[in-house]
Amino acid sequence: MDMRALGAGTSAANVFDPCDNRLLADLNFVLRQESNTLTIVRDRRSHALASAALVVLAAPAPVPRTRAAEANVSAYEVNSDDATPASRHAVPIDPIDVWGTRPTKRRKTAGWIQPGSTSQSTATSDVISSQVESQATCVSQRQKRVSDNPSVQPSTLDKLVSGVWASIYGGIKLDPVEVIGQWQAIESSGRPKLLMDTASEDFQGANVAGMFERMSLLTRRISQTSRTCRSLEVIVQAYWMRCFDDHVAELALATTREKAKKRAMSQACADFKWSDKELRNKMSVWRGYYDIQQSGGWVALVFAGMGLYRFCKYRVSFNDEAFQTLRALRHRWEVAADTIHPHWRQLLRIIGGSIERRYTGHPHDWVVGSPSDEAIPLAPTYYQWDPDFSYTHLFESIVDEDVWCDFDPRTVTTKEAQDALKCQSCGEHQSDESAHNNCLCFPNLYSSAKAAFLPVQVFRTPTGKNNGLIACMSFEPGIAIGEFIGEVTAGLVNVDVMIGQTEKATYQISQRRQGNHLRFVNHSCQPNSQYERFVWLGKQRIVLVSRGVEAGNEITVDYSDTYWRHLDKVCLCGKPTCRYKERDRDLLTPPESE
Ligand SMILES: C[S@@+](CC[C@H](N)C(=O)[O-])C[C@H]1O[C@@H](n2cnc3c(N)ncnc32)[C@H](O)[C@@H]1O
Repeated sequence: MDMRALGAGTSAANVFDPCDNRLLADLNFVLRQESNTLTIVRDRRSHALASAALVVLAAPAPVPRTRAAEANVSAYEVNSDDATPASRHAVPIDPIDVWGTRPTKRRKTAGWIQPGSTSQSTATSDVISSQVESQATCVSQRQKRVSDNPSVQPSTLDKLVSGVWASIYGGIKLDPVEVIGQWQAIESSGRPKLLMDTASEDFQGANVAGMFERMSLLTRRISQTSRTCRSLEVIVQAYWMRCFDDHVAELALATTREKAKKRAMSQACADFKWSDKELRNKMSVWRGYYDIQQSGGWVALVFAGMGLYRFCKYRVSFNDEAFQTLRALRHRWEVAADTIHPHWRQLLRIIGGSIERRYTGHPHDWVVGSPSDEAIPLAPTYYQWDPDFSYTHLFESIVDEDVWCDFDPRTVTTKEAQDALKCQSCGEHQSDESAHNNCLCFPNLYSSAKAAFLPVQVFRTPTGKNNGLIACMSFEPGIAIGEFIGEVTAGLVNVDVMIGQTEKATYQISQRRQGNHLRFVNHSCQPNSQYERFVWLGKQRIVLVSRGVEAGNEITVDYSDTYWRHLDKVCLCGKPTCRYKERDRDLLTPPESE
């Protein structure tokens, strides 16, 4: 049987464990369920009970519409000898095994990813206050409660690190061309480019709503521009420190180091027209920028948000451990930044730096690993099971027309036509258009502010599970980690598939060769997420919902007893409460010879 795509093997890989690593553990923030800030949409336990299940099938799923599914069966049977153990003895699971005994978490109505901070910073520098504005589309604007326990307050390092992730995943656009375009337009017409462009249409006659829309766009654009300028500023300031050091070193060839430094300082005071004290103050912050660049790379500096200035100014967390943390995150940040913001390195042109991207393609084409290692390409991590392995990343599921013709089996039938657009969970109207959508059940997945990429990465597990999915930022309980996306089909056997069921049809979602990041989620007997069924615009979706995932932790789900029941594979979840410990002991013990 062919499990080469989904069922990864269990070859041990002795690599860095982001979950166990002490440095990264520092990045984890204590998650508290702040019930006073939660708004319950509805207790959806009843939906969860009927949710979909990740299964290995023993028999073809029912109701394929054509005979094409039978062809699939044959194809899988042909390959049956190549199977990894995980796909044997397949039985569909009873979803109640998965969710029946656990409380359903409450869902917030707004906000999703948490920058990791549990407290609201009270003193914020004016210099950097504008940096966060452009993150507003994706990062929660909810008020955070200050913790009663100061020991759980995030450190300035925590804030710096989460700020970098928030910037990378928060939808900012760092584009120097944009800066130039705006100011050239102001110079030539007295108006920013955006207003100038709209003026050529019907700007003069715009109504209040139209004006609001345009000003929102302009404000967003200017905030982005200002954010880009801020990145350029810290790049040149950090680089200036390097040039200063080089200059002092050169001068010191002819005199003492002390005198050389003094001379370089007075030269700089004259250039900047600052007093010695002023310059020293600035230099202590710029030195911090330089140190961050040296350990975390330019990516840390360019994407650092508000936390950067505080980190360097107050130096509370300024120690070797902090710099080791930044070193450990450097490749992970570069994977995310290079793939999500392909042009960010252009900013380095200002100091003549290299603009060559290290990582191309989709963020999940790369598997991150140990701190000293660069990320490795995804495909080779499956070659031992499938030398031709490839994976296509989808944003939307595709329906297998050979099986379903032009019918989408996820379609949910409703009595009234207008009910199709009413959320079955919150009762609000759903629409892909922001002006008409009132359903905020999973705003990061289904709204106009939906995220292009969620803050998760594929990582190399050290415990023999091959790859897994790691959270770059914390996901509060009830927040979606993604929709299970893949090929909507039926009739597959002996491969891992998600089973979905509506009144009309039972279907499978296969992530064998195409799908999204949920394909990399491993099983745990103590999981931090669960699958739930949700209907968006009349179509059933299977959503992975957080039960409280902390930054730097592996995202796991319970595959259920039925999944494991007939599997001759050892559960490597490593939890003290692992349900399969006893069974696995038997599996690992060779039978006594008579
Ligand atoms: C949906 S895939 C998860 C991602 C997979 N680890 C990979 O590298 O592609 C499911 C497969 O992962 C492996 N796996 C997941 N959780 C596991 C666990 N707790 N113990 C052992 N293997 C596990 C099994 O090989 C299983 O068939």
